[in-house]
Amino acid sequence: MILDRILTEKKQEVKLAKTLKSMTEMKQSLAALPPARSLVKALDNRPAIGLIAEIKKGSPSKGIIRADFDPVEIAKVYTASGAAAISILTDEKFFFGSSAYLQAVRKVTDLPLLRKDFIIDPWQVYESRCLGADLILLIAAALDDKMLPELFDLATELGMECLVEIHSEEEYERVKGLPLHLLGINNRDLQTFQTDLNTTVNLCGKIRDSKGCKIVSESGIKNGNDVKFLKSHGVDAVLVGESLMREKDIRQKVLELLGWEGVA
Ligand SMILES: O=C(O)c1ccccc1NCC(=O)[C@H](O)[C@H](O)COP(=O)(O)O
Repeated sequence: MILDRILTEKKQEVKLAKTLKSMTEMKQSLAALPPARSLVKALDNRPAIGLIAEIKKGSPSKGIIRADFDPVEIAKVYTASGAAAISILTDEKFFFGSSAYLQAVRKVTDLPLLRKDFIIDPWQVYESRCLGADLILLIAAALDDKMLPELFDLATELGMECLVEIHSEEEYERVKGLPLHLLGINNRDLQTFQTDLNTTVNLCGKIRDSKGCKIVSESGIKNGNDVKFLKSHGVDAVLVGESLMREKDIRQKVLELLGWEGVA
């Protein structure tokens, strides 16, 4: 399965990175950082569904998605068009991303920034904060029952929010004991790469009343109708990558997803 391959690589990558930068060094630079921005608050302050717009050059299933790729320019368009937050893929090997993209985008926007990577080690939590991330992704399928709460607590201690991602009811059972504020439901099956928005609908029906956290539907969201459909099932925000990256006019696509076409 692709996730296993990614995690094997990530372990090696983190092992090497730790020899280049110590956790002590990163801890020392934390004091100089401004407070992390809250996506929960950003969503609370919006009348409409929130869009977490992703900066995604490519993926393991699709290869390069956007050849004409300028993360800073894309971030400026997202910021000016009404996105609630920006997600940035920093994994290099499988997603053609870079930590440098996150650092560069941090300089041009005040929107909350989600570091989209495979976070498996406390070292990466410190690194994310130092790079300028406001929140991190924690994938239930990638973490055991000891590491998931450990990383969650550390991120919280550093002032960041966590988007905790699940794909099944079993995974929800594993994460529901955490003080969740953002629960991501990934519509993508990581074995087949197929996306199905009913993954969100089915899980929303089961978990909605048991948690006060924001529900974020992730992956495979193509157009304004998909967003309306998800909103009608109680979703608070959508995370969209590929559909935005394939557009020539990204601003127009943001407006379409938000249902603001013709408004601006
Ligand atoms: O995008 C993939 O193919 C993928 C494969 C394996 C693990 C994760 C993957 N995607 C990461 C994401 O979470 C998506 O980039 C994000 O949800 C946006 O999805 P989309 O709108 O379908 O690009």
